[in-house]
Amino acid sequence: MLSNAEIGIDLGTANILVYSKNKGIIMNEPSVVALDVNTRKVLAVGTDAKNMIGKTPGNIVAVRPLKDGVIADFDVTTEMLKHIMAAISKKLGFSLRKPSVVVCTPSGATSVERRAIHDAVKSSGAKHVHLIEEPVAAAIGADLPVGEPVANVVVDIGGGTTEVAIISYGGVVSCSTIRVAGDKMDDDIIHYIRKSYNLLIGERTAERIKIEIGHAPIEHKTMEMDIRGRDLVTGLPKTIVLNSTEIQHAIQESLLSILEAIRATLENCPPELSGDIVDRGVVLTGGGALLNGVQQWLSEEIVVPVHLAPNPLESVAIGTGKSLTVIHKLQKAMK
Ligand SMILES: Nc1ncnc2c1ncn2[C@@H]1O[C@H](COP(=O)(O)OP(=O)(O)OP(=O)(O)O)[C@@H](O)[C@H]1O
Repeated sequence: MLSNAEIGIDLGTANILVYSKNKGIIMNEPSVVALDVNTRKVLAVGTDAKNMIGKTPGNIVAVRPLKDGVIADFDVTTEMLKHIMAAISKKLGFSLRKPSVVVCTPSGATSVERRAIHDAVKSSGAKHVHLIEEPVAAAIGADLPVGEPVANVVVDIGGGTTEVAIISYGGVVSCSTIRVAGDKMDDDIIHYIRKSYNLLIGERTAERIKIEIGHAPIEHKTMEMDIRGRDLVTGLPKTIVLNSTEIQHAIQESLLSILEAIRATLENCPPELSGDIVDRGVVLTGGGALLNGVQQWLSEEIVVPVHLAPNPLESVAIGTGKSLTVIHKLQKAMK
């Protein structure tokens, strides 16, 4: 288990979660930072900063320093991590001095992108930084027997990336990462509403629409939702009524890309492990796994059982935190 000075961080595009020994998840905040553009001073981090998106005066911007699962703005990410470290020290009731940190990286990240994640965590005050691939962390967090020689298939649909991985005996046998996930669906919704209704909406509204009435491409009872935005013709605020069928069409292409990635990974699976997949199925994690109907749709498309992880939004963070012990055990087992 982790010692008190060891924490696991899921540095996600949409959310940052921190796991500590005994206490479990001790921090769960949106990966958003509010900055003063003139001084570059950080004004708020997390939920406070997210609430400012699209609502700030000219000298303040609310930015997301990670994009597609990797760091887009190194300095802002480091500042965000420093704030997070200070906040968790406060929460734990003792100063978290020079902790060892396990942090996840997308499996498709380049060595430069991995290095940037390592350095940002180190600059925020960590003594040792260990990197773990996100799907392996997700599988550990979903309590899959990653150390056994059986196929564990994880599909992690996050904000910036979807990762599909087949893990067996502690290692990734086959995997693919695509930069299509929850954020892309939000963009699809913004484009659809602009094109069909000449209405401009913000990304927070788009996310709300996706969560409330977004649906995987299967039959469902139609749901409706009132939406407010700015009319592009008159420039005035306007309300429209949207239904779930149109949102289903708007996000369909992104979902089909995710399905394609899953199929491609399963096709690369060694035949001995394919048998396991038929029996054991696939585990869905990440916030995107909570999209209405996605579990049923995927199981109909790939014709193997599809299970939802117990805490899809927290699996990666839990697995990241627990990974040190598992990694040590695996290394011992392989000696
Ligand atoms: N109930 C829901 N239905 C659909 N989507 C949801 C739901 N809840 C959260 N999401 C989406 O899940 C995404 C965030 O998931 P998660 O926190 O797993 O991503 P992340 O780890 O930050 O991103 P990444 O893994 O790409 O770095 C967001 O796009 C969010 O809109």
